[in-house]
Formats: sequence, structure tokens, C-alpha cells
Amino acid sequence: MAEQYDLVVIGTGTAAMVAAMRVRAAGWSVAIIDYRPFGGTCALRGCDPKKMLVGGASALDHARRMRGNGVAGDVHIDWPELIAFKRTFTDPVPEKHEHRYDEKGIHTYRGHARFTGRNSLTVDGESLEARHVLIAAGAEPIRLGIPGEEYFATNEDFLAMERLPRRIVLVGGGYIASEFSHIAARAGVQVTILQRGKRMLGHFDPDLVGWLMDKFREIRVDVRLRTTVSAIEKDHAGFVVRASSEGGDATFDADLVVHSAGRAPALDALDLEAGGVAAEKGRLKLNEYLQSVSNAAVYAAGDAAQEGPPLTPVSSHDAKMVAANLLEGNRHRPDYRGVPSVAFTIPPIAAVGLSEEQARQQDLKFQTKSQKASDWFTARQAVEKTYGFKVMVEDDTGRIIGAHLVGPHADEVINLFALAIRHDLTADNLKTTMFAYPTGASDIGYML
Ligand SMILES: Cc1cc2nc3c(=O)[nH]c(=O)nc-3n(C[C@H](O)[C@H](O)[C@H](O)COP(=O)(O)OP(=O)(O)OC[C@H]3O[C@@H](n4cnc5c(N)ncnc54)[C@H](O)[C@@H]3O)c2cc1C
Ligand SMILES: NC(=O)c1ccc[n+]([C@@H]2O[C@H](COP(=O)([O-])OP(=O)(O)OC[C@H]3O[C@@H](n4cnc5c(N)ncnc54)[C@H](O)[C@@H]3O)[C@@H](O)[C@H]2O)c1
Repeated sequence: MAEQYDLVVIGTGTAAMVAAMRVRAAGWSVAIIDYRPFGGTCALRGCDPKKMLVGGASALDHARRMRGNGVAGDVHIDWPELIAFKRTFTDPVPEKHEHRYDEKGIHTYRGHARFTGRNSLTVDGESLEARHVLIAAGAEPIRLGIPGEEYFATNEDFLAMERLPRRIVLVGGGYIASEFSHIAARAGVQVTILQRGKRMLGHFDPDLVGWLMDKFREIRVDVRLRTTVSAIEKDHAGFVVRASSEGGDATFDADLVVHSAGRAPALDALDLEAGGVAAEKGRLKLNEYLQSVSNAAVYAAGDAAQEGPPLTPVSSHDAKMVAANLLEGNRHRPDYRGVPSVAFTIPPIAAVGLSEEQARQQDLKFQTKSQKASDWFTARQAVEKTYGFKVMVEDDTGRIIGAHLVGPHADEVINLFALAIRHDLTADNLKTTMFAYPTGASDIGYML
């Protein structure tokens, strides 16, 4: 006899947890499933552990920048100790999450979930019946279809490394490659990035990325652009990565090869066909309420849905919309205006709203103010030359339509621009706000 639930949630990440808790609070019976330790990507294999390692690398970078300016002596990363520090956060997560679900009366299942019908699932042999199903299964590294793909280390492997390899090759040149290279290089690893695209960090402003590239050079990360990886081979000494570029074919030796070439919704194992859940080219077909267009019992949220950018705050926002739609009927559409994004390089780079190119494509009339501001107090105080911005303001309305920052505090200051964009604040609104001085935010007035 199958267990019956009002809602069965596949996944235990941010999207799953937020939706499960909200729906359960309204009195529904809820089950939640994961084949990995409970907690999801952000808490266990993404944002949080990454930021803990970035903390160590940033401390080292700051101390080195201050050398000759009142801070003496060298510092170094003690990798095993840094990983142990990271584990003080990550290790307790699964148990804490399970405990929270137990406390709220949410039933937990461990195993792979798979549809067996429009309202039924199996979890490694156990049958569940569901009035509704939420697919919050997240994303997984895309398959590149190259020989030796099985040798890739994942983000999970990198963030769990107990010992540092001497040479790392990162395949891809987006968020993961940028962040991991900045951590690893500070820890003394020889890092190479093989990026198919013509520049790094395609999600960020090209001029600001250009300024940030000075930093990649300074920390000796070898960035190869327009370079496509074609194979990974294992040899007695480690791995050989084969790649091709305009200049011809080349090989790169590595002790670790990390996948940083993009992530796609984790749908393969779900047997969507058995559930009558339509998908196309690896993406679920959803309506504006995040509901499957072919099975009204099924919703999706977060990285599995990828209706908005695959970021944690979006997973949480999606989950709130789905929970509200389940409880109140389909009335709530996700709103992805003003989603800020940060790549935690050292220093960080950030963006919110439209890129200059998008604003032009939309035929908007706007003014752009942009400057590399290495001589501003914020940069000089941090002894960090990589500091700059680009802000776009619409002519007629004075609304801020896009903001792009790189340098000290960019990861925090971007949130003020996100507030402005999401709530239609004007440049004047921000200019007439008093920000504490001297802080990163106190530069905003000069960026407008
Ligand atoms: C290295 C890295 C760093 C990142 N850093 C940031 C950052 O700094 N800021 C930010 O905003 N975002 C960041 N992200 C993105 C962010 O982690 C994701 O957008 C977010 O975690 C997605 O949450 P989710 O709930 O949609 O999915 P997840 O948290 O991925 O949860 C999905 C869960 O479903 C489980 N699952 C999948 N299939 C099945 C199945 N068939 N049966 C049972 N369980 C299943 C998985 O095991 C997983 O635990 C980062 C991502 C990575 C990889
Ligand atoms: N700070 C953050 O918010 C953060 C950090 C890490 C990851 N993430 C999320 O995780 C997702 C995945 O991150 P990611 O860095 O893997 O992807 P990404 O989309 O940021 O970058 C992937 C890069 O890989 C390149 N590429 C693809 N195939 C290649 C090949 N065969 N050879 C060489 N290069 C190739 C692409 O040109 C692209 O630049 C991101 O989209 C992001 O949403 C977010």
C-alpha cells in the first residue's frame, strides 16, 4: 500500500525546504526526498562552503596587499585547517535539516525519486501517492560528451578536498572557474582555466571583467580563451587534458580536472514520461505559475525549473510562489526583476538589472556612467586597484536599470542597487540617501 501525501517534494535544497515548510504550516501532509545528505547544493556543495574558503583566501590576499603598508610578514593558507573550518559549518547541516523536518511532521525519504504515474512515485522501491509533486531536484554538471568525461572532479569534490593537488585545470570559464581559481591560486596551486568562450564570466559586464582579469594575471591563473576541451586522459602522473583553439591543439597536465562548464536541470533520473511531465531539450515545460503544462499536479522550482537565473535567492522565491499557488490556487507568478548576482572572486564582481547590451536591444534611452576608480578612497584604503563600476539610468524616468560593480564591497553594495531596481527607485532617490561613511555604499552617490 503506497503512502499518501498532499505534497511530495523531490530534493532537499533551498527550493524544496522553503516550499515544504510553507505547505506543511498550512496543515498539508508532506514528504521530502533526497538521495544525497539533506541540505542541497547551496549549503553543502555550493555557496556556503565556497564562501568559507573564499574567507581564508581573502584574508591572505588582504594581508599581502597590506605588506609594506603597516602589515609585516607573510601568511599562507593551511588547507587542511581551512577545510576543517568549512566542515564546522557543512557537517552538521544534514542532521539539522532532518531534525527540522521531523519536528514539523514532514516525512523524510532517502533515495532516488522517480515517477511511476501522474500522481505516483517510487523511492528506491517504496511507493508514494501524491496529490501534488514539486520537482526541486536542482541542477547537475552538463555532460560534455567527450572521452574521459568520467575523470572530471565536480564542485562537490573540489570543496571537499582534504589535500591540495599541485596543478588544477578548470574546464569552463564562468562562475565556478573564476571562484575556484581565485581560492586555489591563493592556496599555492598552479591553476589553468580552459574557456570555450571569448571572455571569462559571460554573465558580467565585459569592461569590468576586463579590469578583473588583471587580478587573474597577478595571481598567475593561466586563462586560455576560445579553447574547447576535447578529451581527458589518465596517465601515470595524473591527467592530460586535450583542447583545441584557433592556435591549434594543445595538451595540459593536471592532478585534478574540475568541471566548471555549466549546469543543467537534474531531470534524467525522474522518468518524466511516466509522470506525464513534458520537457524539451532538457528543460521542463512550465506555465507562468511554475506548473507543468502537461500534468497539473506537478510544479517545479529553483535550478530544476530554471525559469529565473540558477541562484539561491531565485530558488527560494520560486518556492514561495509554488507554495502560494498550491495553497491559494494559481495566482502567483515569479518576478525576476532585480536579481543581483555576485561571483566571489577576490575582489568580487557583481551585477543587477540589465546589461548595457540588453538595454540597447530593448531600445531604452539611458545614460551610462562608468569608471575604473582605482584612485578612490575605497580602493586605496584596501590597497586594491581593481575597483570600478558601470551604472545605467533611464532618461525619462530617472530609474536605475542596471548596475555593475567590481572591487572591494561590490558583493554588498550591489544589494542596494537591487533594492532600487526592484522597487523602481530613481538615481535621485539613491543620491539623496545618506549612507554611513566611509563604507562601500558611500561611493554610490558618485556612481550616478
Ligand atoms: C559551486 C557552486 C557555488 C554556488 N554559489 C552560489 C552563490 O554564491 N550564490 C548563489 O546565489 N548561488 C550559488 N550557486 C547556485 C545555487 O547553489 C543554486 O542555485 C541553488 O542551490 C539551487 O537550489 P535548489 O533547491 O533549486 O536545488 P539543490 O540545492 O541543488 O537541491 C536539489 C536536491 O535534489 C536532489 N535530487 C536530485 N534529483 C533527485 C532525485 N531523482 N531523487 C531525490 N533527490 C534528488 C539533489 O541531491 C539535491 O540535493 C552555486 C552553485 C554551485 C554549484
Ligand atoms: N556566485 C554564484 O552565484 C555562483 C557560483 C557558482 C555557480 N553558480 C551557478 O552555477 C551555475 C554553473 O556554474 P558554471 O561556472 O559551471 O557555469 P557558467 O554558466 O557560469 O560557465 C560555464 C562556462 O563554461 C564554458 N564552456 C562550456 N563548455 C565548454 C567546453 N567544452 N570547454 C571549455 N569551456 C566550456 C562556457 O563558455 C561558459 O563560459 C552558474 O550558472 C551559476 O548560476 C553561481
